[in-house]
Parts: sequence; C-alpha cells; structure tokens
Amino acid sequence: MNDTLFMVLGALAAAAAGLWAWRRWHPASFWYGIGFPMRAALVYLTWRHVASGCGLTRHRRRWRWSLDAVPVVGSAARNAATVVEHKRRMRRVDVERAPRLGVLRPTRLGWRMRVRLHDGQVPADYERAAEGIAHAWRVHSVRVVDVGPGVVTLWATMRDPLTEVTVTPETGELLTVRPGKLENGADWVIDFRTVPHWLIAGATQSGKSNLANVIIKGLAPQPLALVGFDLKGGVEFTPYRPRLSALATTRAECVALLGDLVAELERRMAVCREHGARNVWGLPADLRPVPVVLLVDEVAELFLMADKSEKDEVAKTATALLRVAQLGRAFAVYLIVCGQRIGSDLGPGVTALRAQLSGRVCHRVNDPETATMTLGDMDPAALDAARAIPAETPGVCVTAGQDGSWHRARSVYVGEAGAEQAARDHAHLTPAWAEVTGSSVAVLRPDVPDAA
Ligand SMILES: Nc1ncnc2c1ncn2[C@@H]1O[C@H](COP(=O)(O)OP(=O)(O)OP(=O)(O)O)[C@@H](O)[C@H]1O
Repeated sequence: MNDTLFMVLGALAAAAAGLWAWRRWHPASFWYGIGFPMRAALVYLTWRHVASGCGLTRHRRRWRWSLDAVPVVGSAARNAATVVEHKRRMRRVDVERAPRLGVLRPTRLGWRMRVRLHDGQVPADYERAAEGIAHAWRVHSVRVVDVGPGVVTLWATMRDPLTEVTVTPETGELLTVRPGKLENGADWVIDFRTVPHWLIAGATQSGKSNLANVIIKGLAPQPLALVGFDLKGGVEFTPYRPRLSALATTRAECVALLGDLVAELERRMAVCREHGARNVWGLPADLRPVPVVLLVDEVAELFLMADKSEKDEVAKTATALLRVAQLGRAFAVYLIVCGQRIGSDLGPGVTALRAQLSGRVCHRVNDPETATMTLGDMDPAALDAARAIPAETPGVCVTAGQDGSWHRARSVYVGEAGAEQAARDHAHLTPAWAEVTGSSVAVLRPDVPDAA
C-alpha cells in the first residue's frame, strides 16, 4: 500500500517537474500545448459570469423546464398551507444570455476571439468593458480590434510585451523599418509606401530621439537619400551626417533645401506625366528616382517667430513643407516630423501640415493639446491610452496609421551609438544632394566631394 502511494507521489512529482522544465525551457510550446487549452476551457466556462459582471448580457424570455412547489389539495392535504409537492413543468422564464463567443485562437502572448454583439450593442460597449474582462481573466489587457457588422474581435494579452523589446530595425525591404513591438506581440512595422508621412510627438525624455535613431538605423542600409532638418543647432543629426545627403541647421538652409525638393518633385511629376505613370513606382526601373526621407527634428522651431522680420521666412517654410507633403507620396519624398509641442498656436501652417501626416506616433506628452493634435482626429480611446503612458517607460507610444486602427507600441532601444555606427557603415550609400535633386547646395555636404 505504502509502495503504491510512493509510486503515485513520485509520478506526480516527476510530472510537475517535467511541466515546470517544459515551461521554463520552451515557454512557447508550453503555451500552445498546455497553457492555452486550459485558458480556453476557463474562458468558455466562465464567459457567462464574466459577461454578466461586465454588463454585456441581455435578459430574454425562454421556455424552460422548472421544478415548482405546488400545494397539495384534495384528500391528501390535511393542511393545504404546509403540504406541497414538487412538479416539473414547462414555463417561460427570464434567462440571462451572454454574447455568443466564437472559437478562441491562440496568439504568441494570449488569444483572440470573435464575439457576436447582442441587438442594440455597439463596439464601444466592449471597449468600456475591456478592463473589467481583463481583470476577470487575470490578463494584462483586453483590446477590441477588427470591428465588423455585428461582431467584434477581442484580443487578450497575458503579459505586457512592451516591458522588454528586442527587434532588429532593418527589414531588408525598401522603405520599410521595424522600429519595435506592438502591444499584441507583433512587430511594429513602418512602411513609407503605405503611410508616407509621419508625425512623432512626445515630451522631453519620452523617446522621440530614440525612435528617430531606430528609423535612421533601419533606413541606412537602403538605397535612398536621408535628409535632416535640425534647428537645435544640428546637435541631434550631425552625428549621422555620413549617411545624410543634406543637413539643414538654420531656417534659411531649410528654405533652400525645401526649394530644391519642390523643384525636384516638379521634375519627377513631369517625368511621370511623360511616361504615363501615376507615380514614380510606375516608371521603368532605370528612370525611377531615388526615394528621399526627410527627418524634421523639433518642428516648432520651424514655425516660431522671434519678430515680424521672420514672418516671410516662416510662411515660405510652411508652404514648401506642405507642398512636399502633398506631392511626396506619389513622387517618393517622405516626411518624418518630430516635435515636443504641436499646438495650433504655432499657426495655421502646422494644422495644415498635420492633416497631411497620416501616420501618427504619440509618446508621453506634457500638454493634452499635443496629444489631441496628434491623435485627436482618430479614435478617442487612442487619446486615453496616450495620456496614460507613464514617465518610467520611455519609448512607449500610441501609433496610428491611416486606416484608423491604433496600437500601443514601444521602440527598441538603439541609442545614439547604434545609429551613428549604422550611418558610418552605410556612408557609401549616401547619394550626393546634387545627384538627388539635380541642384547643388554647397553648404550642405562639405564632406562629400561631388556635393561641394
Ligand atoms: N525604447 C526605449 N527603451 C528603453 N529606453 C528608452 C527608449 N527610448 C528612450 N529610452 C530612454 O529614455 C531616454 C530619453 O530618450 P530620448 O532622448 O529618445 O527622449 P527625447 O524625447 O528625444 O528627449 P529630448 O526631447 O529631451 O531629446 C534615453 O536616454 C533612453 O535611456
């Protein structure tokens, strides 16, 4: 008897140790093999209670068998008030119905599932309930994604994938970079051919420069021209100069470069018209011009005026930047505009420019207006998520593309040294500014002989 008990205990201990080791050494297969099926069973078993607790159920009248106490009457009843018998009978009763769940599908960090809305429900009801559902399921977060007619998809994430981000920014594909991770565990990918212009907002120390570094590191190995506008005296972008075809550090230089770019865009437009192409990607490969990515650091500096004498220059800059943004998508000139504060007080130029920057990234910001300017014309839930970014997680942001969907994301930390190294390693890929635009602004690339 004792032997059998020892054997059973030994087998249980061995099984527990095996499961522990499996989970420890191969968490991914453990999740798909053991963790997810158990979670799925729990979700199906508890869904009615969870939905009821989160106010997602509806009451319906349904026919049900019920066991009712019926007073016994007639000769069998000596005291009709106390003698009862139980009878099963069909009755219409009030039942609580949870929204119908679809099949749970595992993801690397959790699962997703479709839920059929009750009549009268809207996706916003599920967005409001998401936090309650996350607590009930003991998961990091639940998000409503993929809204279709009558259905929503809920995406549950077990732990925050943004605590530690490790990805390589280089994707190997033209005009595409992988700056970090999204909250659902997927890679965060920026594809300039899909979303050409980006607005990156964030308070000081929120991770803007790091994101710019990651983008430079990701784009540096690609056959394209990088251009920097750095009105903080060039301190941010000068270290990347070997990979920059042009760098402007004063507004006058920005105006000159923008003039070149507008002229180049007009030239590209004429070439496309001549060849019956709608954009440069429709041109024969040997005629296709080099793509240009223009990074603007601290955009407010471009629009701030110390006195009236600068008014003209500011107006010129704003108009040229707007033209570049409007024509850039078709003719392969892309904008990345960074700023701490992007308020309407900077003038109408900023508001008009913002409308052209369909990609948005909002880090932690100090003033609600900047968050509203960055994300306000998108889903209000994105704005709430941006306002909730804590100071102790630099690099965490809310990113939204032009399709209106948004995600919490975090950039991978590369630091200045990483981006500088990439700029030096790929300096040989830097086209001279004169080559890019057919002009020559001598001041801009003194270190590249053919630009001088
Ligand atoms: N993705 C990240 N992961 C981890 N740490 C990060 C990340 N991004 C930034 N940091 C940390 O936060 C600090 C501030 O980042 P960064 O310089 O990019 O902020 P910033 O918004 O550009 O600030 P400023 O406007 O003052 O230049 C960095 O020194 C770095 O240590």
